[in-house]
Amino acid sequence: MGSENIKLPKIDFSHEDLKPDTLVWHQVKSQVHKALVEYGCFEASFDKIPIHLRKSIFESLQELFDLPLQTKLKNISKKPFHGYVGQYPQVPLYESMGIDDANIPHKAEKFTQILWPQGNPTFCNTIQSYSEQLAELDQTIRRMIVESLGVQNYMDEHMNSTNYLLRVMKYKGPQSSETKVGLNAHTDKNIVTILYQNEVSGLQVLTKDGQWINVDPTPDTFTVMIGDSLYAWANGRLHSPYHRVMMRGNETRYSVGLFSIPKAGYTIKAPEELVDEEHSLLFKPFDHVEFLDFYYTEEGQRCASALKTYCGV
Ligand SMILES: O=C(O)CCC(=O)C(=O)O
Ligand SMILES: [Fe+2]
Repeated sequence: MGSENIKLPKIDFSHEDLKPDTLVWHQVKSQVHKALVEYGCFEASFDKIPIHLRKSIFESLQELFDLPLQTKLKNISKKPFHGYVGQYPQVPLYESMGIDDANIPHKAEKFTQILWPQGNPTFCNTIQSYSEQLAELDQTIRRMIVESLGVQNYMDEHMNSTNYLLRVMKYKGPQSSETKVGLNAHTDKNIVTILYQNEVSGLQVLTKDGQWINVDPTPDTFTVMIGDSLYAWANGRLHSPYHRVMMRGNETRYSVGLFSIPKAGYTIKAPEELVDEEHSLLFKPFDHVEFLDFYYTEEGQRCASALKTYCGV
């Protein structure tokens, strides 16, 4: 199953002088670039998220998933995989909920109100502060990516082109020593994903040469990976990796992902500086929301690369 000997690169973002134009910034930036070219993924240590918040995020997840099914079903969304997902025969161990703009206080509040009409300030503050503080890591990484691609003149446009979705996930243990699929292999469709999990492992990432590696982060590490929209924007210069969740044993895995997602109406188009004779344009400009609509059709689910089928040149 997972290959024992390969490990994802680990990058430290905790340095207090990690500001643009410092020596440490340039050093970390080149590690980010190398990891994303090679794996599309790395582990990040980031101590700006305090220990108590790391603990309370899992308490909040448990509290949320312990709600009655009828309550959880109140979280509906027009966007696929943004509302409540559970009891899917294809992925019986998996349950998830999306919280749009969880970093924005009144949006976190609105979500909390749906599930707890009487209010739940602890839950609301936990998801909001977690998202807001982790968004800082997303932004640092994306600034480094834009610089390392040599397209700084697109910095503001790129940084302003996204919103955040916080997705919380629960995977039941399959109650057997046999390994079962928790979540099928897929590439993410967004810009950058930052995952954090409790002590129960299960995430695997596919290397470019076809080996599944186990990602076993510690409480101080986050798993960062890039999605197809950034892959397209970088005109294929960065890898967007397949990944999946495989479960065994009895323990419940909780994970939480902060997804930076292109805003509806924003056209994703590789900067012309990234298109040349050696790097011909891979994808026609596209709107992420329209691409997602295609991805969730039967055809979109069937094809090997939904992005290529949808807008490949
Ligand atoms: O639970 C995880 O660690 C992975 C979740 C994931 O890949 C996703 O939500 O796209
Ligand atoms: Fe994913």
